Amino acid sequence: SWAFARSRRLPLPPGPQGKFWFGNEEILPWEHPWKEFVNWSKTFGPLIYLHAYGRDILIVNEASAATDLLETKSTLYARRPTWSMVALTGRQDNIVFMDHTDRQKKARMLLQAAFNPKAQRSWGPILEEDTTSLMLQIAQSPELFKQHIRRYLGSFITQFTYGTKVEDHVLDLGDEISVHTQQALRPGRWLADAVPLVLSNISVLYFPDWFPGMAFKRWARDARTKFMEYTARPFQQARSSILDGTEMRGMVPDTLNDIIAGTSKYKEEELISAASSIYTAAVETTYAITMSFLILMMAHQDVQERAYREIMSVTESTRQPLLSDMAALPYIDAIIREVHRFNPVAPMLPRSPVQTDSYKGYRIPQDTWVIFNIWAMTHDASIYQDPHQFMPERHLPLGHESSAKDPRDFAFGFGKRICPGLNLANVQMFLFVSQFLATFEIRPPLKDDGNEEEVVLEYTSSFVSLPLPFKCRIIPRSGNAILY
Ligand code: HEM
Repeated sequence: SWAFARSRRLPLPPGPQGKFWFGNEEILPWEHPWKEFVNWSKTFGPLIYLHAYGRDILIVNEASAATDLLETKSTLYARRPTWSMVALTGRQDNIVFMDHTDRQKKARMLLQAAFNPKAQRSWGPILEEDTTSLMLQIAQSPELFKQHIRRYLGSFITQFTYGTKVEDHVLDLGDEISVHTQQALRPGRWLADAVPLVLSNISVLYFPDWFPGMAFKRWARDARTKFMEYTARPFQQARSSILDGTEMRGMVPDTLNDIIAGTSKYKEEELISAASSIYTAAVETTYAITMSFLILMMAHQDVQERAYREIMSVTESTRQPLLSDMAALPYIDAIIREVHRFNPVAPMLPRSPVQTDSYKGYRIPQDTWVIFNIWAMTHDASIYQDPHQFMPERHLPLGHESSAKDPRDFAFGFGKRICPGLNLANVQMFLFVSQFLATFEIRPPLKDDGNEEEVVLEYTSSFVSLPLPFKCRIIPRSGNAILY
């Protein structure tokens, strides 16, 4: 078309000069690339083009460009680029990494139907109860808080996905595949993932194991086998229970009953891949945001105090906060927004245009890895004043002035691939944050001299970014009705 011919003549966006016939491989950052890319913008502006490992790469550091490309041209950018690690670890059936095909769209519809605010009526009360039990577990063994939180997240999501409590073994497997996904998806690694998909399938998969450097092939095979087991096992268990006539509620049983009755628009294999895509996408992200909340509270005692007073003014210390209290707890909501802003848990997300596009006088070649830098957007000083300060108050409406833009408009992605779990994530985060702050104080460990240690806020560089492991003291608030 005319527009297409014209866009082919446009220049590429500015970016670092590559070496003669090589590209920009050497300068690609490995640690917190999202921060380094913000520095690059000082020289090149908000759109930065580079070429590395035979790929066109475009870094987008600006929220308005994300809206223009991912929302206004949502169909053009609905594709996620794929890379060899995805296939090597068996994740090509995971809806997070699939192209935006009919199958992917149907899987998204299944998830959206299961987790939207209307469906919440069936799982909201269970989540309220689960969260209260979690607080009791943390009170009993605060030193195990991380394990308790992971189990709470994993067992709720699998129960609601498959309709039954799954065995501990399956939850362990879920955690193991999450580690593999995190390793395979380290953002530095995507870019260094030089072998195109088709070639890697032929060459890497068929090299013998003893071939030098093939340790990762064994690693990938193990990752693939475990993912396949995770995909099959809980689904088959749910299926046999349904065939035995057990009453169950959840995404899999609700849909499978219709499939068996011949009244569903979904196929069984679509349901299987939708279901097995949930665990890592849900647990890693919510775990990361929960850990980030805890360390930020430890660093900001004043915020905890203010939140506690707000909660007590509503519950009067007679009960735990519930979903029906959400509207009465604006400061809790402000804390949650600020935690999402301070370190968005999925800081960079990749998309790829299905045909050559033009934007602001530049050409964006078909198949470019367009990397949307969410961290850059939530640290843009023109949107958030003093972006490196943790300040929940910025989200409270002040008289006639409206509050800052909701960072969750960035943190859950955009357009056709926006996170289908966002309602569940928001609800779960509200329950966790409000019940935790109603029940406990979190403080830094004590030094030998009796003073509290300094809190160091450091985050991982992985695809889902969370605080580096930290120690803390979790102290029950006296007079709390649920504990005493
Ligand atoms: C704090 C919690 C969470 C955050 C910050 C988060 C963030 C994101 C982001 C940024 C994306 C990429 C969106 C895009 O490409 O535009 C995404 C995709 C996705 N999320 Fe979440 N998420 C969270 C929780 C969940 C939960 C609880 C579930 C499941 C119930 C879930 C399921 C998914 C799935 C399946 C995708 C892939 C969608 C697709 O590629 O079409 N997420 N999420």
